Amino acid sequence: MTTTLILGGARSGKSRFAENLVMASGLERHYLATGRAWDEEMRTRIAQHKADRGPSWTTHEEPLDLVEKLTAIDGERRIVLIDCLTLWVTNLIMEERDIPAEFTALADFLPSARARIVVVSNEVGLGIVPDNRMARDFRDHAGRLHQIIAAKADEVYFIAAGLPLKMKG
Ligand SMILES: Nc1nc2c(ncn2[C@@H]2O[C@H](COP(=O)(O)OP(=O)(O)OP(=O)(O)O)[C@@H](O)[C@H]2O)c(=O)[nH]1
Repeated sequence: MTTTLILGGARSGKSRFAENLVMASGLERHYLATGRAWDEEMRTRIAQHKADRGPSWTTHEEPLDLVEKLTAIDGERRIVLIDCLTLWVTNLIMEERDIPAEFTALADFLPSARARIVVVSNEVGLGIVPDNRMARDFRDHAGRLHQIIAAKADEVYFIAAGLPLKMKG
């Protein structure tokens, strides 16, 4: 099935755009969140997102083992929205996972998926060079991952100010 990558900045409208793609697909809707609710503000935001999606979606939460979870969800007539890759990268860094191996596993999974996959990620590489090492490493990992996934994706969009720019497909 097809893979769509959707990139954009914070509050660019990328998640809304991705959700609309899912709603229009007519497939069984699955939401795979990589974010963790680390404080009250995030808990409130997540609860609001869940309420906004409504009961037609099945929600899965997996901060680290993305490919394992995708393999479990995968199936015909399904669509999986992964939101988002940059939070996954953050979690991999924090847990000191083998990042190139994790990226390769995801890139290898996508072309074989039976479900349609929509991947959302933050484009974090456009600002000035961060002054700390960890932020620079994070930005570099995210940029590399986006290139790897974009190469495998059938469609790629960049979202800014709520507007999509189709870059591939
Ligand atoms: N754990 C968990 N996280 C969720 C759930 N629903 C949404 N999220 C998280 O909420 C994040 C998106 O929400 P926001 O932070 O409000 O949006 P944003 O990505 O900054 O802005 P947009 O570009 O407009 O999408 C996603 O990255 C998800 O990880 C859920 O059901 N569970």
